[in-house]
Amino acid sequence: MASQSPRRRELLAQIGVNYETLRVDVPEERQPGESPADYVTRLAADKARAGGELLLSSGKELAPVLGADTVVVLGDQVLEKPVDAEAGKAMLLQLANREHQVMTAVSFYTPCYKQDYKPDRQQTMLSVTKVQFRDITAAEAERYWATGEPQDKAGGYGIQGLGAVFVTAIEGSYTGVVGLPIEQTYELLTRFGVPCWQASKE
Ligand SMILES: Cc1cn([C@H]2C[C@H](O)[C@@H](COP(=O)(O)OP(=O)(O)OP(=O)(O)O)O2)c(=O)[nH]c1=O
Repeated sequence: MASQSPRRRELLAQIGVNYETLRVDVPEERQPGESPADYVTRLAADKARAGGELLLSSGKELAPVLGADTVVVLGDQVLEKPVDAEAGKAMLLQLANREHQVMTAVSFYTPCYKQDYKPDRQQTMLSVTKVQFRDITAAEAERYWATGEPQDKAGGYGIQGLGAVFVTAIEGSYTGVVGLPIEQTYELLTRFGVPCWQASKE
């Protein structure tokens, strides 16, 4: 997995995947005119491909590589990780009393083809979830920032943590909001022949 996100590691482990992590450095910069969906999809794909290339040059055993990216979308605005306290508090207040979308793209890239499966070299899927926040006071935003939780999270909140207190409704994928949509990840793991927990249909 080409990710340093502890949430993504936990979610992948949750469905029984054995994995190693790869450290990749992909610049997160939205191109002019690029839609939020195209942007998050491109970043997930770039992270997976960079991980695949790193694996190839490392001489380690080859395996499909997962990359993912999460952004919060408010209208046409893309909210990533807050750069400082002011940005973090302002972001939270912007989300208050409104609905936003959380987009997470997950991408698999395989640096090799094994004999028993032949997916395209790279496949990417997008999860879009609507999240409604209640009203939030400036004092609450201040206190929430001081907990340290918002700093490394897109949109400046964590639904899996204290940030849950702001959420009044969610429509879509909870795991997608946390950073790795299990439904799409499971689908791609299966397509790429990666061993994981298998649901029996009988
Ligand atoms: C909205 C939301 C985001 N997040 C997190 C998921 C992602 O880790 C992070 C968005 O940043 P990303 O840039 O998607 O990922 P990352 O930098 O944490 O990890 P990497 O690029 O190495 O894979 O925000 C939550 O944990 N909870 C939430 O409710």
